[in-house]
Order: sequence, then structure tokens, then C-alpha cells
Amino acid sequence: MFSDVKYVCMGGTPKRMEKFAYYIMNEIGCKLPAGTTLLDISYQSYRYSMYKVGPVLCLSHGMGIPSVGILLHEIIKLMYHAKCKDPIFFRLGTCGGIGIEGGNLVVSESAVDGLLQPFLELPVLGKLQRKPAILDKKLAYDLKKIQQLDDPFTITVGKTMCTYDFYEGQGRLDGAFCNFTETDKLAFLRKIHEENVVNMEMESLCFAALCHQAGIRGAVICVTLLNRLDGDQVTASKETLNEWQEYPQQLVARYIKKNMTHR
Ligand SMILES: O=P(O)(O)O[C@@H]1C[C@H](O)[C@@H](CO)O1
Ligand SMILES: O=c1cc[nH]c(=O)[nH]1
Repeated sequence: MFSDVKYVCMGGTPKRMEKFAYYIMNEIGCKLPAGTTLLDISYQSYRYSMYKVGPVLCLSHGMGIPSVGILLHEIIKLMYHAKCKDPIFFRLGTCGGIGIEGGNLVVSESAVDGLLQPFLELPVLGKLQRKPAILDKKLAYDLKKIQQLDDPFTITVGKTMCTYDFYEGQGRLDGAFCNFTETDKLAFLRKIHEENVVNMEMESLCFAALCHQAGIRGAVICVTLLNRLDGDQVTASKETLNEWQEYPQQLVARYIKKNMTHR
């Protein structure tokens, strides 16, 4: 059932990935039998959603490293048992921009943790294991290259900070609590910006580490929901956010369409 999978596309929410499944179906010209809808293959798990559209597998991964880590283990095993040949993994996400306004794309060139360390630290059998979080640079720049003049977004290839928390972990003052000031926050955000961090999200470190360990090419493409140098709250309207969430999908669909015939 899965042996023809060439592209695995994942993102946080089941709805986003269902929408992507229908979008990519249209883009690559797959057709459903009349009167049928796409089946969520994983509906009985109540954990994540999974849709298969020809060579494209679309999955939701939930929030944060533990959630995406479990999914990646299971999908990497699936690729192995199905004997898939050289699949490419994409994460289609959202993020906070650092010096980038809302509604633009960041393709991660590399991922670091909240201490700017380029590896995933995981306690295994009572010892801390370090897995290098390495992404495929060529794939990242190939995605940048397919930008079109009329795209409503810019594409920045850069370093992504992956945190264990959305609020304190990303230096927000608007969580339930925090023990730092606006001045402390801005000093931190400016410091990481000087270290070439261009965005913050919560899955790239694990995504990069597990793809690299498995020898799978992977790319993280996120749309910025705000510029964190200007504030903490996501204030764009629901309609605008829904539109922005489609930008990573448009870029990845363009890449898949361009490369499908060659693979
Ligand atoms: O799938 P996305 O990128 O939307 O997930 C981001 C990172 C966290 O899981 C979540 C925080 O709101 O959004
Ligand atoms: O600021 C943001 C926005 C989306 N996701 C994050 O992790 N941070």
C-alpha cells in the first residue's frame, strides 16, 4: 500500500494536512472515484491523521518534539518495511519570524535548540544521547530557487531555533507566567538574530535529527505568523492565518510537481 510513496509531508494540525491532501491531489492530477472522499487512514488511532494521495503521504504530527518524534519513528519504520525508495520528508509549519514580518516563508538551513546547540539531546537508558540535527542544504536551496516573481511571500533560508515551549521557551511575556522583562526578551532575540537565527518553532530539531539518522532528505518550510522583534501575540485574523498556512503547501506542491516525473 505504501511502496510508491516518494514524498512525506507533515504539519501540526489534522485540518491543515487534510486540506493539503486535497490541494496536492488537484495539483498532481490524482482523482478520487466519483462520490468518495479521502480516507484518514489513521482515523482509528485518534492520534494523528494520515492521507495518501498517489506518491504523497500527508500526516499531522501534533505539537512539539515528543509528538513529532513518535510520528517520525513510526513513519521511518513504515518507509523501511514498505521498501520505499529515497523518500523526501517535508515539514510544513508555522513559526515566529526573527526580523521577518508575518506571512513570509523560512526554509531551515539548520536547526538549533534554545541554547543554540545543533543537536537533539535525548536521555536514553539513563544517558544523554546527542543526535546531530542536520538538514539537506541542497534541498533547502532548491526550494528557494523555485520562488516565483508573483508569490505573495519572500523565502529566507536560515537557521531555525527549535524550543521546548511556545511561551517562556520562546521568550514570550504573555504566557501564564515568566520571570524576565521585555528588555531581557529583546536582548535575547537580538542576540540570536545576530547568530543568524531567523525563526522559532517547536519541531525542526527532532525532524532534522531523525531524518539525518535515517539517511532521509528532509526540509522544514514554515510561514511566519509574526515578527517576534515586534511582539509576542499573533494578531493576524483567522482568514489571514488560514491563507498564510497555505504558502508552505504551495511551495512544496510546486517542488513535487517539478520533480515527480524525474523520480
Ligand atoms: O505545525 P506548526 O508549525 O503549526 O506547529 C507550530 C509549532 C508548535 O507545534 C505550534 C505552536 O503553536 O505551532
Ligand atoms: O511564534 C511562533 C509561532 C508559531 N509557532 C511557534 O512555535 N512560535
